[in-house]
Amino acid sequence: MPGKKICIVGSGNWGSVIAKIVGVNAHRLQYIDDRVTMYVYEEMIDGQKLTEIINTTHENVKYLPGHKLPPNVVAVPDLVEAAADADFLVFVVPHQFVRNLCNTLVGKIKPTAIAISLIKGFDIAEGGGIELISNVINRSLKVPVAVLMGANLAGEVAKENFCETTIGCADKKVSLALKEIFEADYFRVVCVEDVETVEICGALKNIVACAAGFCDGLQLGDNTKAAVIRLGLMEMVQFVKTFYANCKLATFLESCGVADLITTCYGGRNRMVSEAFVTTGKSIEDLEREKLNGQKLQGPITAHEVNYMLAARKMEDKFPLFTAVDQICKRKIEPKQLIELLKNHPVHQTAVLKAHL
Ligand SMILES: NC(=O)C1=CN([C@@H]2O[C@H](COP(=O)(O)OP(=O)(O)OC[C@H]3O[C@@H](n4cnc5c(N)ncnc54)[C@H](O)[C@@H]3O)[C@@H](O)[C@H]2O)C=CC1
Ligand SMILES: O=C(CO)COP(=O)(O)O
Repeated sequence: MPGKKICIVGSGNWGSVIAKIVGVNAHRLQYIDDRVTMYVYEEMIDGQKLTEIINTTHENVKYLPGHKLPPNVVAVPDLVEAAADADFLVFVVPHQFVRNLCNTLVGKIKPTAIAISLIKGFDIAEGGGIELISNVINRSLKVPVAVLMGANLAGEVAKENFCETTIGCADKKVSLALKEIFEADYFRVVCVEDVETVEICGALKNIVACAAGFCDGLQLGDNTKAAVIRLGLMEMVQFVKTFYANCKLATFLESCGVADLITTCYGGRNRMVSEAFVTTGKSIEDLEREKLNGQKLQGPITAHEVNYMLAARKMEDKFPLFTAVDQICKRKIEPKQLIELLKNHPVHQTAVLKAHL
């Protein structure tokens, strides 16, 4: 019987690391086809196509230099060709691009395919709301969508340093298959059924990482940064409790929750660029271009998406950190005002604190 086929939709920093892990597993697992396709958004590097470089050197020299991909990972510049036969579609692109990619794939994938989203962010929904990225994929492609999120800075996973991740999947049988596809001895997978909380944690922690970066830029020290991270965590919890009533708070203790919040607030790109935003006075867009070599920030856009929804519901005062990050990124307020806005945070009022617990 032919093996199940896997397509990685994305080839950025994290996409390339995941292609490495999945490629090794596809080669090892008998029921998975050895050939893993990786959709690459084509670009020229020193006069040569990135796909050609990847397929000859087995290295994504732009987004993951210094690490080899297994030779069974094949870079494909045509999305439909890469995804057409896939039984498993792994979505791992910056979240602002997913809607277009899904539109391209409508009617072009196997109806029995299973998707998994590694994408951290939201989409804006018409009429003042947000939509989960897993929902965007499910709505356009009509296939079930699991999620994988965790404390997984790509550069460290590429070096095979031990870490954990969380798969959120409602179907236990599918969970087991996904665990086999993604797990490595240095990359331990825990599966939970609470898909929404896993995904929401992954998106919201990027906003908190921007706040942590502003603190670093302002040189406010470790106590202030810890307070900011804690208040950000409380807003993440409050957000889930307010808008996704069936979510479980226990999921925050998985890798996708507190652990990802910590790693991103200390070692992530959102933190780094936010610090530079304060110290250089340059715009987020300029810093993204200057410092990330084509990689994309998710935090400032996610802050915009969340505040679009909070503003429509007149709930910005209940989420002062999320709101301040959006306003700072848009230069409506100064970074140093973040702390003033947090001094009367709702969780500092006892009655509200109880409601958070
Ligand atoms: N890098 C990391 O450490 C981690 C990232 N993630 C998440 O994974 C997702 C993907 O992140 P990365 O792989 O790091 O991407 P990245 O930040 O390296 O983004 C660059 C990728 O975007 C592609 N791209 C640029 N313009 C495009 C367009 N118009 N259409 C389609 N693709 C385009 C580039 O070709 C490149 O593959 C994000 O949601 C991120 O939050 C999750 C865990 C760790
Ligand atoms: O999601 C991440 C780590 O788990 C990466 O965060 P950054 O996008 O801030 O680098």
